[in-house]
Amino acid sequence: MDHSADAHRTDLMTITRYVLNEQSKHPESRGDFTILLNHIVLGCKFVCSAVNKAGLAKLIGLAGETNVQGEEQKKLDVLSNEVFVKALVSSGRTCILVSEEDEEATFVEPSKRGKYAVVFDPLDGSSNIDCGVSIGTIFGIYMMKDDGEPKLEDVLQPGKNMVAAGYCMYGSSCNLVLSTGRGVNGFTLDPSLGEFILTHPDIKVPKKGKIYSVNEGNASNWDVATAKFVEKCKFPKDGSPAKSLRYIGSMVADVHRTLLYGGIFLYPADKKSPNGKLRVLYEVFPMSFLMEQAGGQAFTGKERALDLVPKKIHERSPIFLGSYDDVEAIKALYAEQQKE
Ligand SMILES: O=P(O)(O)OC[C@H]1O[C@](O)(COP(=O)(O)O)[C@@H](O)[C@@H]1O
Ligand SMILES: [Mg+2]
Ligand SMILES: [Mg+2]
Repeated sequence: MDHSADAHRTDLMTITRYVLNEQSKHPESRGDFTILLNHIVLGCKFVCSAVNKAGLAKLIGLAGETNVQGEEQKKLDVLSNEVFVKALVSSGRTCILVSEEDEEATFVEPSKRGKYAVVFDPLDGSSNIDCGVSIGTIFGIYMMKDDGEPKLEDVLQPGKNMVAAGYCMYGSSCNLVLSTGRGVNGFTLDPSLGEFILTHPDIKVPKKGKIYSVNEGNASNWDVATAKFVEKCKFPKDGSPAKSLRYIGSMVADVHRTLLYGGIFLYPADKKSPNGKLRVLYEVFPMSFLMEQAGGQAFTGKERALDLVPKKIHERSPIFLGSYDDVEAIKALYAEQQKE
């Protein structure tokens, strides 16, 4: 067997190697974050494997379907939640978990406790599961300041206090995008190696983009600023070309494209949903953290998204994020609206 092709690949930057390199820059570090991240990565690989087989579920008895024996199988979002809760608790490095799928926060039992709180959306884009369109997992990590008993307030912190955030997109390839507060890096799962390899080092979102991304079905309920902004995307009056509309309906996929190609992703407030749809802790914050780390901006319609202080774990907020100049344009329209 010829191993030469594999041999020259051993110098690739795997995610484990990357995190160990980062760890070595902090001599005081005891490797807790590295262990936590390894467990998150394992969760992503598990979910990726389940997502890849989702279309076969009816035949071989997988998530979300009744199998050939007539047994009801767990839905993919429920399964993903269980995968991540188990992975995070067994890391021994977490004390509080907040998941979109669980009404209450999970307080890890003292014998398995560590200093990190993790907020996550185990499977984002659930309406896209059954048609095989890209979906993902989103996560954000806070570090506890002291060894005291963990409290809910420990996770009701502004997004700027996160020590890391990321997502894994289960798409035509499996991509894990991560920031530990020093830029953004993208890794692609090599299925034959079972390793995430650094494929998108130091991602920077273009300063201005050619794409806007929003559910235009809600347009009749938008406020004036959002409506004006979308109108300008379609019919710019400053001589710039009209922007293209791209909307997948999975935040992970829409944000991933925005990070790589530039432009803006919007989930605004509307008359029916005055706080928008997306959840502050595990959708808005991690994606805003990544966008700022990539040189873009994230805005709620009122303030910098990462300054928001959530009062409830499942709180929602409008969000506008993406290329610096595009978010600047919507900020100007909201400033105008506030004056009127
Ligand atoms: O269907 P809509 O209203 O456009 O909403 C799409 C948004 O809803 C979400 O699917 C919500 O996430 P979940 O699937 O985790 O509930 C986002 O991924 C996406 O941006
Ligand atoms: Mg979601
Ligand atoms: Mg979800």
